[in-house]
Amino acid sequence: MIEFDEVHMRLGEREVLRGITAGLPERRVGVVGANGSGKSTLARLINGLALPTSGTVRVLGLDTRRQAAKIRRGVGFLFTDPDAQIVMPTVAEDVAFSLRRKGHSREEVDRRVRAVLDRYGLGGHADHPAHQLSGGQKQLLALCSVMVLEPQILVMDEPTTLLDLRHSRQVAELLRQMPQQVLVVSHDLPLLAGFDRVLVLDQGRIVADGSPEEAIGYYRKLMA
Ligand SMILES: Nc1ncnc2c1ncn2[C@@H]1O[C@H](COP(=O)(O)OP(=O)(O)OP(=O)(O)O)[C@@H](O)[C@H]1O
Repeated sequence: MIEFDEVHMRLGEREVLRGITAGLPERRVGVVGANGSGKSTLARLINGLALPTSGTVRVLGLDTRRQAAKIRRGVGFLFTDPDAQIVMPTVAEDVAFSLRRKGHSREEVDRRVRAVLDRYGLGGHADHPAHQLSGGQKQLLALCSVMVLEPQILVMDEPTTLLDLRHSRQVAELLRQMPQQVLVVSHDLPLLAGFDRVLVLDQGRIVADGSPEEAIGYYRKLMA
């Protein structure tokens, strides 16, 4: 469960979020809106990467202002730019990095890393230099590094921007299957079809909130 209560966010001179209130218990939540409407800022508030100027964000029943560290253990976050998330030289080492820090045995780490790379189509790339992957493969690697930690909630900011049609469909299918709650910020409207709820942001406010058909229909009119 993700809850925003009268959330305002000021960045520099700009009020980027202007009174966001929403309880989001649904399993698949999409967020759409024009460039600069505040979507990424909203996503970053969910795991305490950013704190609201006023108002409250509660995730898994915890206030991001007080318990960000605990929230971050339960919330996986996927950034738009996968390069920002690569920390180790090879694909397998990168996925293993966060698991090792959690104190798992070497065998357990290897088993889990192999399983997640196979699941997301990177099984044949385990020993490749991570920075030499294609953009789309890097995005899949970032997804592996997050999913291997088995987060309770997954927040994704533009997860399909760099992916070709086949890989976008693969990610869309994976999102449908994941047992976790997933909140996805995206301009990829087909990705959000079948979601439980879609929010439309405009100039820092929620201007539509409903089924993908309703919300995306509203968004299309807004952009016309
Ligand atoms: N650190 C910052 N300081 C000042 N303004 C910022 C900062 N970060 C973001 N902004 C501004 O906040 C507004 C909202 O940005 P945000 O990235 O949340 O929008 P977005 O809806 O995700 O856009 P896009 O679709 O282009 O990714 C933009 O006008 C942006 O310029």
